[in-house]
Amino acid sequence: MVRKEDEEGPADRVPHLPWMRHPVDIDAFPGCPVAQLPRLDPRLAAAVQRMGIESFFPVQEAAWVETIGPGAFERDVCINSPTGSGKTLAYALPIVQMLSTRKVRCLRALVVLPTRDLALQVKEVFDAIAPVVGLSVGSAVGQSSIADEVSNLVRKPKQELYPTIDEEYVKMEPLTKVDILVATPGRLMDHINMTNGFSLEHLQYLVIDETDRMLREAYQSWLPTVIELTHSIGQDHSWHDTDGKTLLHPLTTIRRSGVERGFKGKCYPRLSKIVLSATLTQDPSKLSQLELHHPLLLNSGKKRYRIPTKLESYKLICKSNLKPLSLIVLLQELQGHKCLVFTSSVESSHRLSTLLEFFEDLPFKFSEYSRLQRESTRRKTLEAFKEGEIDVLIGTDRMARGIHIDGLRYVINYDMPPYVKTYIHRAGRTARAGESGSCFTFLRKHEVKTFDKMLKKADNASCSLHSVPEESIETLRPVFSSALKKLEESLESEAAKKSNSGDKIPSGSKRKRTNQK
Ligand SMILES: Nc1ncnc2c1ncn2[C@@H]1O[C@H](COP(=O)(O)OP(=O)(O)OP(=O)(O)O)[C@@H](O)[C@H]1O
Repeated sequence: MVRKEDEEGPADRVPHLPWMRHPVDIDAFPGCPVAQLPRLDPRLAAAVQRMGIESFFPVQEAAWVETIGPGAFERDVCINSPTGSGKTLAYALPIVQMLSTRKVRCLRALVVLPTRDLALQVKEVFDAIAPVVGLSVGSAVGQSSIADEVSNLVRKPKQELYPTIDEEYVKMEPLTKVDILVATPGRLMDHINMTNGFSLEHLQYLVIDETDRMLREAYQSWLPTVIELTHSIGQDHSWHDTDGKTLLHPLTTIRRSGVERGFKGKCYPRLSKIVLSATLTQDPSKLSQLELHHPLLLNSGKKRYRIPTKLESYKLICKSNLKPLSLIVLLQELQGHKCLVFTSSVESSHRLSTLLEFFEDLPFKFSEYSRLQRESTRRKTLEAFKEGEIDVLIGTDRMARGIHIDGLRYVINYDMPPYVKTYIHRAGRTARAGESGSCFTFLRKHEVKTFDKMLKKADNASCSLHSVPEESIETLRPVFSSALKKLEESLESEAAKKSNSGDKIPSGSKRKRTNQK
């Protein structure tokens, strides 16, 4: 059963949680040239400029102002800002700057994301800035074997180097090889449960990106586990000198003292959290799982959701049986630009891409992208799409979250998105970082009203009607009937092969599905 995305409610509903009612307005920050961001470490400024960034976006300036300087990270930070607005650097930069003065290497920042592709994308951003201030970044995403990952993350204890040292010290010697870890929940839990020396003991920053999606899934209780493990920090971090006086262990991470109820006078480190999304939930019961400390909301736009300013939305009304033909005609129109096509299910994606294969001489290269495919196939497909070797990628909402593809101009909702949040994340693959882009949604007549109502929940969501020429559709009709017949035969033969081999992966998905121009 499809789980309801989240509470959506009316667009202008006043949030239940008082701290959500008066957010910091991200739009009040104009953005700022890199060289003018106050207190930015010059090494980081240079690294950011090497990334091709001249000016910081509003969300990056707002997050910086709220996290760096006096009172830095006093409060946990929640960021609700549109897709493609630059949220990754908005948290990466303050964290790297704050850790740039650390003396001992141990795991201090953990960033958790829902998928491997997304985690690797975020790691690239940290990789571009962290090494210049001597910080090391690791990943726990299941891209390599667990053994390889373990050897990249932790080292064996070097007790032989400390023959005379107190056993307590050896116990506290951090074994983690990285300062910052970007992880998916599954692999994170593997390391928490099984990797000797992997410890969250010194964690200072926890980032939860795509928060609403992360909160929808329990992922082996990763969140309560992380929170529990970081709660216990500092329970017994006291050391005693020869006179029995209490000292703090030199490796103890002190974040704050005395700011929280129950913490007064004690040097318990507090874990600072940053949570982000383009569609941040307002549901108190969901947010309570995060155990936020005096949360501060940074919000963009007046309504709960916001569509990027340079995104144009279009709807195409057509009959179900003509949808494939209308899609082909639209793709012909958009030819020459990268395009993502979203369907409602993996089966629907597979059906559609198989059908398109039976239309010869299509002037664009397309490929299926589905969780039923092997990981390696999917990775290659995504690479080919990024490199421009494939023009059109057909897939499901798996492609909708966070993924950034340079030069992606068009998104097509072949099936209507069920929720405004789904629309925002799908459409948000284009019109990123201030670029223009368009999103087309195919609708049946009876869906139009629901769709229009849904879009009203977002700022900047006007949607024009678009139509494709009837005569172009007519020219495709003769091929269509034979293509449909071949499709049914192909699917039947796949089903037969599958039941013979007990194979879960449709054979069609294993084939190289890229057609020729
Ligand atoms: N200040 C900047 N100037 C120019 N480009 C930038 C800047 N900051 C980020 N970018 C680029 O903008 C793109 C989108 O950034 P990012 O992926 O962080 O967006 P996002 O807000 O996290 O989007 P989503 O909600 O979809 O995950 C990236 O390609 C990034 O390199």
